[in-house]
Amino acid sequence: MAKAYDHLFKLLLIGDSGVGKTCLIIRFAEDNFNNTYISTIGIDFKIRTVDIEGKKIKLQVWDTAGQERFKTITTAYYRGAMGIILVYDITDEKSFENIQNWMKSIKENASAGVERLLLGNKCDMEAKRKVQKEQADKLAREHGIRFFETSAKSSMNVDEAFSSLARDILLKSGGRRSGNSNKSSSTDLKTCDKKNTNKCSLG
Ligand SMILES: Nc1nc2c(ncn2[C@@H]2O[C@H](COP(=O)(O)OP(=O)(O)OP(=O)(O)O)[C@@H](O)[C@H]2O)c(=O)[nH]1
Repeated sequence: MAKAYDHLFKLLLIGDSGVGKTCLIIRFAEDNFNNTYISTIGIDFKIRTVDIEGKKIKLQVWDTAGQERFKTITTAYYRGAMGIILVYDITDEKSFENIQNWMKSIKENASAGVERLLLGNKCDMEAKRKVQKEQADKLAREHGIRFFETSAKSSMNVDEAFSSLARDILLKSGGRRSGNSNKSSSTDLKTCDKKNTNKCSLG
């Protein structure tokens, strides 16, 4: 039987409430978008397998609640992540200012070698833009990380962003096998019940 995947990478999305973390994951894993806003309770994940450099990479993408009251639960998941995506909303200046706090939170809670990526989401809303691309470019350069402007609504740069992070993790791991092949189908899509989030774990 052909093996389902070569590597398993665990990714985590963080950022203020309402910046579009859940929508980015739904766009990436299901190629779907919904305008309705249901704030994430605690933590949730979805899976998609992608081909990178001839390898099948299974991405387990964890969605965290942006609300402060879930901080204790969500920071507990940082340690198991190989890549962390920091998301702000280009129409919300405060969400961009808070990226510094989210960076600090990574420093305090994540593994030392974790790969990071900065995303400015909702770039379809150009007329309401408050954060200039140059500001975010500068911040990303200061932290030595990649930066994309994305739109979960239009799909702009969503696949590119996730693939670029996966590629960086793959290169960093030197192609070492991580994760157990044959365990799950590459088309497998799992999601935890938003109301039943305690069942999920990032091992
Ligand atoms: N125009 C536009 N709206 C978006 C985009 N992404 C998300 N939204 C909207 O922004 C709102 C919040 O999106 P969510 O994905 O739930 O935000 P979140 O960051 O997961 O929020 P929390 O779960 O509270 O942390 C929803 O109404 C979405 O429809 C985007 O790319 N463009």
